[in-house]
Amino acid sequence: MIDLRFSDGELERQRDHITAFIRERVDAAGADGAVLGLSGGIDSTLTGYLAVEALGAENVHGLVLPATVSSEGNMSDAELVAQDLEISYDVIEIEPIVDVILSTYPEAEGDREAVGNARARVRAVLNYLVANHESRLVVGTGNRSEAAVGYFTKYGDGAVDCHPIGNLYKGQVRQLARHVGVPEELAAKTATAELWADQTDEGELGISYETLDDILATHIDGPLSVAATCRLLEVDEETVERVRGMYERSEHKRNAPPAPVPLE
Ligand SMILES: Nc1ncnc2c1ncn2[C@@H]1O[C@H](COP(=O)(O)OP(=O)(O)OC[C@H]2O[C@@H]([n+]3cccc(C(=O)O)c3)[C@H](O)[C@@H]2O)[C@@H](O)[C@H]1O
Ligand SMILES: Nc1ncnc2c1ncn2[C@@H]1O[C@H](COP(=O)(O)OP(=O)(O)OP(=O)(O)O)[C@@H](O)[C@H]1O
Ligand SMILES: [Mg+2]
Repeated sequence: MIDLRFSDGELERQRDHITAFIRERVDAAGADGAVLGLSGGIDSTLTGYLAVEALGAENVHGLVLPATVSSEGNMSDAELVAQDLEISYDVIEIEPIVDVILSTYPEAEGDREAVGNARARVRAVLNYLVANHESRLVVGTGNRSEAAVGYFTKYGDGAVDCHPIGNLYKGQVRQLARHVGVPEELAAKTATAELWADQTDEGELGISYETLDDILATHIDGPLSVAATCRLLEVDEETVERVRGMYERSEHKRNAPPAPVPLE
């Protein structure tokens, strides 16, 4: 294991850097603030806290978007975050929308992944409905760990205007959350996409965030070879190669869609 934790000084610098980034993005776009989806999870909770610090509560709009597979605990935590932050928010049930979509293409019914991703994309439609109507930017909540292995829905939760915490590994997200005052019950929560019942990030990815963050920092974002990473972290080659595979296969999600080069 390596120590990716920030010092207190670094935590304050990250906080200033990210809040300045949010302000700059909103100002540069001439927008009237931000909208973000609140899931009760740590990524959106931290991003909400930082957006309020950056823009003021009156300039942040939260959307709590329960599906039938959402846990009541997470949805009530999401509302509590909005209330604690004193931001305006709406609660919109998305399952009727998902049902209409499936009624037009019943072949996909029961396809857990396709329906789960459709839930994430319905949320994106609602985020942009509010962003268009209120001249806001959609603030993303993705972190570096998820982005690096493609653990997000393309044009779903990945459909955003900026990624304020996009350079932080998951462990660092938890650390910064505690630093800015997110309650411990939220900072310590198990990460879940809640696209289907009983889903957890670590269960689906087949690796703990602790190990994933270490491999990303050392090998994918860092300079060490597979062999050196295995020696340093005391993990097996198969695990490092698996992370490398997820990183390579998800490259298309991190880039703009390609077009053929222009003919000469
Ligand atoms: N090489 C390639 N070049 C260009 N495009 C490529 C491609 N390979 C697939 N594609 C396209 O990408 C699609 C697959 O990508 P996508 O639709 O995203 O689907 P996919 O990556 O299969 O699934 C999304 C994953 O992210 C997880 N997730 C989603 C949302 C939130 C969270 C969370 O942590 O909260 C996690 C979810 O549990 C699942 O494991 C394909 O159907 C195809 O259209
Ligand atoms: N029920 C929901 N209502 C509103 N937004 C949601 C909902 N579920 C997911 N989202 C949006 O999708 C994002 C991606 O989900 P993800 O699970 O990666 O983050 P999180 O829930 O904030 O944190 P964690 O990964 O620790 O669960 C959320 O941060 C949030 O913006
Ligand atoms: Mg979540």
